[in-house]
Amino acid sequence: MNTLQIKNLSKTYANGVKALDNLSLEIGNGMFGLLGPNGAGKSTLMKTIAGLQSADHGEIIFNGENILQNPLFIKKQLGYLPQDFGVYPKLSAFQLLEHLAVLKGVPKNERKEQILALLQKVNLYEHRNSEVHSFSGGMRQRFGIAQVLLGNPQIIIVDEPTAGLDPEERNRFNNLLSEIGEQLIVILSTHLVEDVRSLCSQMAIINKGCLIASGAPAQFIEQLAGTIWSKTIDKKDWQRYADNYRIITSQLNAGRLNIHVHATTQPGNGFTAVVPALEDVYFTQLVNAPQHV
Ligand SMILES: Nc1ncnc2c1ncn2[C@@H]1O[C@H](COP(=O)(O)OP(=O)(O)OP(=O)(O)O)[C@@H](O)[C@H]1O
Repeated sequence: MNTLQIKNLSKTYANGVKALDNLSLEIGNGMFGLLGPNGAGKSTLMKTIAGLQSADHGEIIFNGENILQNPLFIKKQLGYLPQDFGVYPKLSAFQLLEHLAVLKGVPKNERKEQILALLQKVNLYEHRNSEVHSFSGGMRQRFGIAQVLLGNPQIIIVDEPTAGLDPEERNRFNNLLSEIGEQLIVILSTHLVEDVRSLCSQMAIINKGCLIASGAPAQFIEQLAGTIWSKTIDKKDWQRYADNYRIITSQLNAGRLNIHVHATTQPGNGFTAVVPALEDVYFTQLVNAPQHV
């Protein structure tokens, strides 16, 4: 069992932005979803875990080793797919993986076999001799997973992997992620709440560098049962409803607005109870979180 403990982690950038604010989190094997709005601090957290940047305070302990003091310890066991893994030299998929395998210290006698097996796994075997820069967005992300898995890492970090992919490629990519298995830590950062619902056994919500909530998606949903109410209203009435109810989400539907309201009892005429989705959990947590400056 791998363990990652993040203790009281803080980071303020040179421009004064506090990207991480005393954040603590424990992560074990399996898929862990990291949710938060733009600028919440997700990428900062992941880069710090990956040993790519320093923190001001706090500790990150991976399998008993303080990796802020010893970043090499995690680098050897880590696969990282950053948001902007976009610049490729003119090399074929096989050649580029070979180059990366050398950098990752994969022994020479294991390289070819491992690379071909990974290309099979991510469904790019037929394209092994094509140049990666000619790949579509979805193919690039699948290639990204192959490079992440080189050298049998114990922890994998993927930052917004399906941004910009069409629904079919997103599905394909998510199926691939879910096959990676429960024997290692997989941290998935995303804006797509339903991806966390379908893929992750544990999750955390962060905002303005602070941890708002962490736990199992199913448990969060259970806790909200009976408290989410839906109503379709005219757009012009939105402000009146916002003044009187705790609106969690508003979604356009055929020119009208479908609102979800959080309330422990029937909030009023025309509201019907709905089974909460993880999106309701996410927005309820964000709306109810203490406001940090
Ligand atoms: N190198 C940097 N220098 C200064 N400020 C930064 C730097 N990197 C990030 N920030 C700021 O720190 C905050 C957290 O950014 P971060 O990229 O970690 O958030 P995020 O949750 O990953 O956002 P997104 O979902 O938009 O990628 C933001 O306000 C961002 O503008």
